[in-house]
Amino acid sequence: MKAASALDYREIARRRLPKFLFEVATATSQPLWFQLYEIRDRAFMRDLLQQAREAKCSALVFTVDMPVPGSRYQDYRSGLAGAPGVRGSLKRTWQAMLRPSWAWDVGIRGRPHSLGNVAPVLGKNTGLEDFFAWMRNNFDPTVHWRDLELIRSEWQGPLIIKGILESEDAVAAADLGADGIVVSNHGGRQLDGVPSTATALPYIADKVGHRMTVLADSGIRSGLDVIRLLALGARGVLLGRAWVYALAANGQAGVAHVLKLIQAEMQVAMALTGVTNIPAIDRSILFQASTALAEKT
Ligand SMILES: Cc1cc2nc3c(=O)[nH]c(=O)nc-3n(C[C@H](O)[C@H](O)[C@H](O)COP(=O)(O)O)c2cc1C
Repeated sequence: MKAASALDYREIARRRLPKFLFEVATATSQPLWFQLYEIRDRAFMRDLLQQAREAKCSALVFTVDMPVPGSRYQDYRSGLAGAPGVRGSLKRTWQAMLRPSWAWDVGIRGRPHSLGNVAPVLGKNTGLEDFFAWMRNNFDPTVHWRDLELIRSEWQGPLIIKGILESEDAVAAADLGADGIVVSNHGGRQLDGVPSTATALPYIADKVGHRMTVLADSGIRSGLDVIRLLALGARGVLLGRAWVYALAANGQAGVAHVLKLIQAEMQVAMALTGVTNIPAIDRSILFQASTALAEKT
């Protein structure tokens, strides 16, 4: 297994990142957010922040819940990881052959292939295990508030800290001068047994909702899920796999379709809970449901 060094990382950034950033920046008229993890090589992190500034990214999302990758057995079962080399390649090729429209849309016409910007640098047969090894070598597992202070001082634009599940951490993020947080358990991909976002969110929103923008993600699959998290105190939500599944199933049209579905489901949920605009969504709509049930029984 080839482990990537910090030098590989710089090489990735030099060769690939500006191109990807430029492509995305020119393809969208929407605000562009730049996501960063804690990386051991601080000079490299500064380079990335500089590139984000040059691409006119409007906000920095600094993710704190992946100092090390979680134990992702599903990735092994699915064949995404665990069988490197010829066996793994054959398995993945076979899976792609069974899904011809995905193979054409994403595998051939789409990008990034395999592990995107990482794969060309690490070598052709890059599997998830190489990627995890690369993360272990380059991600800094000692994420600490003083590192976030450094980030805050280096990035003058809006700073959003992603991966908060405890109200104490949310308060520390507000004290640090972060503009927002994402209450998230990384889609349940990091540590089994952590609370759901819906469980953690109300406590966090009560503590810091008046000081910063509280966003939330993880497990949102429908418009009703969006409404639930807004009611529990999120100002907005982020979708992870919902749109990725749609992309894999039917490309751009699939993503547009899933967003329309979510919008329609939100409208239904709002109509049925008696709210006519997003700011009016609060916990009372959840209480109405439970009160109505309680009255009936
Ligand atoms: C394949 C995959 C890759 C991800 N990569 C990142 C990442 O690079 N940075 C990050 O902050 N979160 C990453 N996440 C987590 C998402 O940003 C998000 O928190 C999570 O997917 C939300 O849960 P959901 O997928 O159930 O909506 C990733 C999630 C998935 C499924």
